[in-house]
Amino acid sequence: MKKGVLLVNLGSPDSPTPKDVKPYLDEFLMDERVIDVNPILRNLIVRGIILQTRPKKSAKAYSKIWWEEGSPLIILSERFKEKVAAQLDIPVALGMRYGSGSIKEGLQELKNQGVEHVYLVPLYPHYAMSSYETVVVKAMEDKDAFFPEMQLTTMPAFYSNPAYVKVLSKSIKEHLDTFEYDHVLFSYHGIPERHIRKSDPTKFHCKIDGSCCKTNSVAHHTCYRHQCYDTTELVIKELGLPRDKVSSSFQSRLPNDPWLKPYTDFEFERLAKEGKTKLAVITPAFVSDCLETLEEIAMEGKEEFMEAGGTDYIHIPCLNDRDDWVSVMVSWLKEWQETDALPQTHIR
Ligand SMILES: C=CC1=C(C)c2cc3[nH]c(cc4nc(cc5[nH]c(cc1n2)c(C)c5CCC(=O)O)C(CCC(=O)O)=C4C)c(C)c3C=C
Ligand SMILES: [Fe+2]
Ligand SMILES: [Fe+2]
Repeated sequence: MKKGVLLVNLGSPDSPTPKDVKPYLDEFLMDERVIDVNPILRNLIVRGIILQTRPKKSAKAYSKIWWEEGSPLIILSERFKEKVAAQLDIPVALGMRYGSGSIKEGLQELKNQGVEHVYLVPLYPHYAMSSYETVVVKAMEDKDAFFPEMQLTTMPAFYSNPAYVKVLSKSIKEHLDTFEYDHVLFSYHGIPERHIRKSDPTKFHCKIDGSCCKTNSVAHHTCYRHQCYDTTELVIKELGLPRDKVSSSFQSRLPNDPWLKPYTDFEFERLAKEGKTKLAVITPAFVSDCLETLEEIAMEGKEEFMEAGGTDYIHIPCLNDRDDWVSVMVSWLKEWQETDALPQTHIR
């Protein structure tokens, strides 16, 4: 069977204008794995409330980070794909979960090149129903509906893979070597606490306070919180960082629900008030820089931290199209191409 690769990222609006942001947010937030309430209530919350005001606000934020070539997330994903494809002798395509350049188009591109067996790579290090899972489900739905003869294999979440941890650590070290820090904050994208309970196959393991994470459990395969803390822990070990100078937090949330804590914006204030005035922030839930890193962390976050009393602040970029990250991805893809093997994960 001829093999090929489909890399999938989240997607962006076509332009930073309310006209283009609205349909993008509509598709994103109407996803039952993102706003996970019954369809009538989802319609009311998303179309009746959020989309009445958010597109204008989001468009303003997008316009602050937009590049001449387009959305940073899209451009960086395309650059990554080009570099990966140049080192492989099987077809590689890119798809977005929401907005233009869809998963279906990516599958079609591979089909046109004769691909029969697709390796699906959700470009998220951690498993969450609103990120990794929705990509896998959508790819399976599109495959079944439009390309039923294709075979699909999915790459597991790679948050604890040794090669990934090494390259992430190296990228962090390069910045910490030139920045005298009091503290390093690992800020992950937030999710509602309810999503953790829903993704727990045992229905009783996850306690959302970390007390569960020391007991080995099948729940850790799908526990976003557990996996985020694992990434932080593995980087601490790899770099030998002082434990009292590192912590994890969760950014971006919508009102009304409890989301994973501690919240990043509250941490900015707490750390500054504690006299930790030199802060480095790393955002490992994203492999490509995007609105959430470039605007929320690099711009807004800096402002909030400085206003709270901080003096020095850096955002360490995502892995983007770094050559060492490309090499890691290529090594995983070659291994699958040659032996069908998937990258190692260490579930603890
Ligand atoms: C219920 C709402 C949301 C959940 C759950 C959620 C999870 C989640 N998101 C990402 C990655 C990204 N999210 C991005 C933007 C973004 N996210 C939400 C809402 C939820 N995300 C919204 C409304 C937006 C749009 C921006 C805004 O209006 O504020 C982005 C950036 C996209 C870009 O174009 O740059 C990314 C990437 C993950 C990994 C995740 C769960 C772990
Ligand atoms: Fe998000
Ligand atoms: Fe846990």
